[in-house]
Amino acid sequence: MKQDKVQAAASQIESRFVYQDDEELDKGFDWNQMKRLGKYMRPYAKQILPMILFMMAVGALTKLLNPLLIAYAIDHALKEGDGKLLALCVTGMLGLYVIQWGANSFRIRYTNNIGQKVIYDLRHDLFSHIQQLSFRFFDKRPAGSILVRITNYVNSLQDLLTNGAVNLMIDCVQLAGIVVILLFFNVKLGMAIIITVPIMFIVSTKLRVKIRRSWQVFQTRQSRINAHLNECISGMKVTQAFTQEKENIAFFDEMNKDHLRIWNRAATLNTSFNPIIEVTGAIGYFILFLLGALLVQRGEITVGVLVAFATYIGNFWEPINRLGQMYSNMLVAMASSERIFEFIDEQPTVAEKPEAEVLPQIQGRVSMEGIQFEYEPGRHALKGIDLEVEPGQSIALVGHTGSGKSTIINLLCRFYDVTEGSIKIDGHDIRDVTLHSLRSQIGIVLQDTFIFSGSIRDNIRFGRLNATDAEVEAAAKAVRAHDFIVGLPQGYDTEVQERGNVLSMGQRQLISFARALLADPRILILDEATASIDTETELKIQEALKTLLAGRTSFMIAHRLSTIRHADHILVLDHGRIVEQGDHEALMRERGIYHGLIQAQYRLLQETG
Ligand SMILES: Nc1ncnc2c1ncn2[C@@H]1O[C@H](COP(=O)(O)OP(=O)(O)OP(=O)(O)O)[C@@H](O)[C@H]1O
Repeated sequence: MKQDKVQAAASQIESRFVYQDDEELDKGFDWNQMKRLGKYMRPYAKQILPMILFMMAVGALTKLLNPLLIAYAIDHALKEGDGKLLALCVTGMLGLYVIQWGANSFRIRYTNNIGQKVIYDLRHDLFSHIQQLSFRFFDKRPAGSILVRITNYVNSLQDLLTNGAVNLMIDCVQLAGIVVILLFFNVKLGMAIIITVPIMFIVSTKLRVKIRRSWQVFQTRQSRINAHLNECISGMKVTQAFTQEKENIAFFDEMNKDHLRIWNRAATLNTSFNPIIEVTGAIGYFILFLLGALLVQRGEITVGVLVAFATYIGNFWEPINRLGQMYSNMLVAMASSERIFEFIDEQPTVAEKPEAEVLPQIQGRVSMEGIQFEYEPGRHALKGIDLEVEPGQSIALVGHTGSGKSTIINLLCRFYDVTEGSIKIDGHDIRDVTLHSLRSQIGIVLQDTFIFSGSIRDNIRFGRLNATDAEVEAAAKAVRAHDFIVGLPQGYDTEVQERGNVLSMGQRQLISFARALLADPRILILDEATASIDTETELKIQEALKTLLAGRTSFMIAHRLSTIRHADHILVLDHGRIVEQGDHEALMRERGIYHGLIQAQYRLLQETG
């Protein structure tokens, strides 16, 4: 009964956690992708080509000569009982093996090295490109899917770009060499054996594709488990607060069972590979010895040649097997590179004009004229905003949730381009200036203050990377953050983790103020934190704000009464329109939306004491 309950809960919860597996990971062969990948290898072609030629020579020498030596030793040294000649042949064989071993080790190191450089270049391009992409791109994609492309997909090209390409050429030359030698020795026996090659190749390739697919399914299950774990750990507080632990365990158990089942299937297929390939290989030997013995009897070939043939067959399977593996890797690489290039081809929706000028040092005058904006076609987030802001003025944006406050700020920083109308700073249309010169003159303090892993000092210095320690401390002092920082175990050198878990909300805000002050922008944007903070911190933040805002044009999405009241100009937004504006007193007299919002805040303050 209890089990049934848990099962029912698990199926309910299943509809709550929805994990989208990344797109299918199998693609047909595509020359265009190969060409684009080839471009990444081109800079290294000069380095790698002589090595390939050298390896081909060594490969041919060792792989092709060894069986010939065996045949010679059997047909001459053994037959004639010539010990010296036999010793010479054996030494020769040994020498060839040593050369082969040395050359292989060298090649693996060399190709890995170059392959890693290619991977480095690709990852660099991808990451640099993603840095340029506009917010619209990130709106549509979960961070996980971007991460997978930079790490997993690029890694999956590794095999192809390192040993794969070189092996392919070496294997092809070796196979061709063996075919020529076999046909040269005996056309009939040679042909009979060559016929088995396609069988071997098809079986090996088909089987590998099957095995690979089953591992891919396994990987998607693994990613699901990871995604679920990630979500559960981040949301642990909510889970425990709503006592959902049992349901979570039941859901995880289902996932875990599925994971095990898929692993079993993949592992079974995997272990069947070698026996099946051996059986296919045995067909080749069967033909060889059946037909070979007949030809030896008839005197058409010697025993030495028969043994040499057997060795060549052995040498045959290795490259064919590798080619099968290579083909399978190539299909994965096709799918991965398609995803990677899809990102690289993605153009920023907020593009810089080729003739964009550098925005000169600004005073901070902002004008918005008839701004309309939609995130998605047909859904207006802003419906005609007109605004004139003088340098040094502080503007508070207030309004119900979803009224368009953040959107105004997103447009001012040009994270998105307006659908209609224009935004000018000191008379320059922000679409006509370079993004760097625009954004570097606007400072932003977000509600969800982002603290990077590193020291407190580094986190403040993020505002201006070349700031001296003294400047960092002066900024911290100005925003009243110094006192709590020196109280930390290592003061300014205290290491904080990503998102700043060791710091309180108020402390994080003060650090972000110091960061913004250090950057010293003429325009400052502030998305105020909504969380209630104790009166002492609130006072500190108000004082810090005064310092921060002095002499700057500022836009604040304001939630606190104290902040709103002190603003020079208050804009009340509703459904993407400015419905009321003026200073606090004037708006209170109007008794409109603003009055309602302030009354609600007073009531809340009174109720919460
Ligand atoms: N990235 C986005 N993609 C699509 N629609 C969006 C996006 N961001 C906001 N919107 C929509 O645009 C409208 C305005 O949103 P905006 O974030 O500007 O509101 P807001 O006033 O800042 O709200 P809040 O006070 O809750 O932060 C809302 O209807 C919202 O659903």
